[in-house]
Amino acid sequence: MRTLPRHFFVTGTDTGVGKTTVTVRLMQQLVAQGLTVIGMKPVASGCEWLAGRWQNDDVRQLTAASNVSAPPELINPYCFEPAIAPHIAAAQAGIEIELDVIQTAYAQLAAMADVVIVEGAGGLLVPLNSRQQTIADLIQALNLPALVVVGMRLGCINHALLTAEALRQRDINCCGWVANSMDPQMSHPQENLQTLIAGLQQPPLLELPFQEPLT
Ligand SMILES: Nc1ncnc2c1ncn2[C@@H]1O[C@H](COP(=O)(O)OP(=O)(O)OP(=O)(O)O)[C@@H](O)[C@H]1O
Ligand SMILES: C[C@H](N)[C@H](N)CCCCCC(=O)O
Ligand SMILES: [Mg+2]
Repeated sequence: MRTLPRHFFVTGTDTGVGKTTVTVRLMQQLVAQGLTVIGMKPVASGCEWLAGRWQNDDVRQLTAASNVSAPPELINPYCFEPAIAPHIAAAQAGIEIELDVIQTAYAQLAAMADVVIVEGAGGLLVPLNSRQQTIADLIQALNLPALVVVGMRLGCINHALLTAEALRQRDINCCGWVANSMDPQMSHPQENLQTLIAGLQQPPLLELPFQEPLT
């Protein structure tokens, strides 16, 4: 695998394309290399009340993969119960998501570990608040390069190229992309992969095969 930057942001072509799965996999590899690693999920929607606090499955997975313990409010400053677009969940809860709150939490985490990997919510242009700030604005506020997870399924070429174009327009450095095989029945996977390599102008950092769910 090519070298990754110390800290980076994981975005993707959509919600449910494997951002958490890929982030956990990368965290495990970095931990195995002897680095201290923290996973951050600044904005989570879809939480359950468990053991006296709101808990989100992505936050649980990233926390489990971290080898440095950090306060939950730094790992996940914003958590909303319904599994819906975060700006809608936040408005329902009467909360405005503030990028500077996330910046402050991130800076504290970055001081605690060699590597901090920050997972977005949904894709790059998902809105975060009433001021129309988006995940892309958050990446810029954190001054991080972006890793793009492409969920390999029909439609991903368009989504991947739009994501790459939106990153370029904002001068956000794309530090790589991951081809995540979500659909074992996908037709012409190799042709799709080659189209993505040509369009994104770089081979994937990682090709993650489809993994049968554990029964
Ligand atoms: N390579 C794979 N093989 C099989 N299943 C996968 C693979 N990658 C992801 N999945 C499954 O797809 C689902 C969505 O993956 P994941 O939660 O990582 O997506 P996400 O992009 O983080 O979603 P969100 O936008 O909700 O954060 C999960 O059930 C996960 O286990
Ligand atoms: C609930 C879900 N798993 C994510 N946390 C949020 C996805 C927001 C997607 C918004 C959109 O692009 O329409
Ligand atoms: Mg996720």
